[in-house]
Amino acid sequence: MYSVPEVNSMPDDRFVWVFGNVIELCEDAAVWVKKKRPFNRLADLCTEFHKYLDNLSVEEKLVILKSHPDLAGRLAVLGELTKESTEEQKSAGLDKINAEQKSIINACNERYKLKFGFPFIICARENKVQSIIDGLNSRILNSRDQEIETGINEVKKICKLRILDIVNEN
Ligand SMILES: NC(=O)N[C@H]1NC(=O)NC1=O
Repeated sequence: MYSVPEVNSMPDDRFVWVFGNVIELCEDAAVWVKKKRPFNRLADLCTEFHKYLDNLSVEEKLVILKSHPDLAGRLAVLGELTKESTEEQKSAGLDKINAEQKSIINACNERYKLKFGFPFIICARENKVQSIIDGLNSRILNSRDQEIETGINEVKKICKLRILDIVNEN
């Protein structure tokens, strides 16, 4: 864990290495946020990552959404998730689902992708298997614009929890 002063004095390349996956597979976010140093508080660091997301065009937001792996999907089965995503999926209990739950989630993920053209994203650490299935069933009813916004808001929650694993306030 790093303190905020340590984050402020990190060499640029180390900052990008340390924060390069707080938004899944998006080193560009870390490259942008590193220029906003120094931070007074941990919350300010989170805010800058969130601002990075808010400043993106719709097309760029779609790239971010599409960089996320499906929950309980093919990459999870193959063990090819990022280490962060592996832990998040585990925390929701997705590593222990039965065959029926897996086929429900997979079918709902496919239906969602077919409708919207990007994967269903939810902050796994704030959910369990049933609330994820419920989310898949309710959010499919939304418009594409609503889901781009909701997906990016979930990316923000994931991002904040990943930062809290790296930095402490004091
Ligand atoms: N599809 C999806 O929501 N994936 C993400 N959710 C999460 O908490 N970690 C992820 O990789």
